[in-house]
Amino acid sequence: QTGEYYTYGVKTSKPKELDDLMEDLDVWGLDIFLMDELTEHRPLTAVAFTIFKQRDLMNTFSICPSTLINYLIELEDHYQSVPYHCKIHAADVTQSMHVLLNHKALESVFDDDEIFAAIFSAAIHDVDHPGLTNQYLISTASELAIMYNDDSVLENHHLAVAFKLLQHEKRDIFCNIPKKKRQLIRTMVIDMVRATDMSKHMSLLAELKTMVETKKVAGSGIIELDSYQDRIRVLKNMLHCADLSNPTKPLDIYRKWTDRVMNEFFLQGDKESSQGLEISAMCDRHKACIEKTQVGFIDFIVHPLWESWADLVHPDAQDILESLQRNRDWYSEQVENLQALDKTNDKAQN
Ligand SMILES: COc1ccc(C2=NN(C3CCN(C(=O)CN4C(=O)CC(C)(C)CC4=O)CC3)C(=O)[C@@H]3CC=CC[C@H]23)cc1OC
Ligand SMILES: [Mg+2]
Ligand SMILES: [Zn+2]
Repeated sequence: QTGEYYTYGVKTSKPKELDDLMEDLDVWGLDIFLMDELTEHRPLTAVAFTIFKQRDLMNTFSICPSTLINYLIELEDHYQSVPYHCKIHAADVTQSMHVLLNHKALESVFDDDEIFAAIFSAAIHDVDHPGLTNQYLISTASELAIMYNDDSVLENHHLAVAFKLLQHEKRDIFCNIPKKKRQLIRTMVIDMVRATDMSKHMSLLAELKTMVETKKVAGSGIIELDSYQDRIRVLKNMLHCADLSNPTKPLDIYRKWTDRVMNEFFLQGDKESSQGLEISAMCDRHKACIEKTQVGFIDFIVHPLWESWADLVHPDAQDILESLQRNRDWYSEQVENLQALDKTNDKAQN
């Protein structure tokens, strides 16, 4: 039919533009918001399907294309339309993971099972996210907190939903994978998604730093990882880096993510306020300073992580680190401009 193109597993009425955009699938800074538009709001299905195709994962794991499409569409439909933790974020983290797996220092380090597990983990890592934090779900004794005994409540839920969606023969992309291998992949996916819980951030970063200090590098600069623990440690940090990659992207894309995440935090703050709860950090729309928060987020969380990652894969992430520095400087300038503005306003009033 005219206007119905399925090259990337999804319908598009702009095949030329989508072809051009997909040229950037391996590029850090691909415009994932344009991907959402060109795929008629199926960015996750389009990105994940194309990555599976490019990495030949359907052949390797005998996955029939329609089964993969059925699963990805069902998975994408289970992302809630919340401002930040929506299907565009899942597509963004999946595409970012795809680029990180291409680092020279990691060339032919990971096998097909690990690559499949890594891409699958990124795609599912926030499915059915309610736009609320673990702390909020715990403090309000929500169904989910009771179900998961306050332990990585959201992350355990994302995993359970994603694996439950497989339990339909038309969607079971694991059906032709031998049982033992299926269990290994499931174990790696559970480890990786659980590691996206920010409460694990400090211990994950400490492990990464230790790996950097003891890094065994072959002459070619490629990292040598000889135990499951070391291999999964790198993959957990890789997904965590992809999840914390907004501040390392081109500024116009980064600022859209800042608007979305602050909107999601403010909506939670509105709920906390209407429920007479104390408003969580960064969630008070009347008190937050968005620019200052981003400078703090980069200085305390994002830069320390990406600096260690860049050490591990040196020199492959230098341009990512430089982009982060430029963005930090930009937000810091905004803080100074706002402070100057306050001063002139004060003078005008007094
Ligand atoms: C684009 O901006 C953001 C994107 C994602 C996030 C997320 N935040 N968090 C938590 C991170 C830790 N946290 C903090 O408050 C950390 N923090 C600051 O951010 C700045 C500060 C207040 C000056 C000092 C400080 O301690 C709570 C929120 C998540 O858990 C989300 C889910 C998983 C990954 C990251 C994501 C935040 C963004 O901007 C703030
Ligand atoms: Mg998450
Ligand atoms: Zn996420």
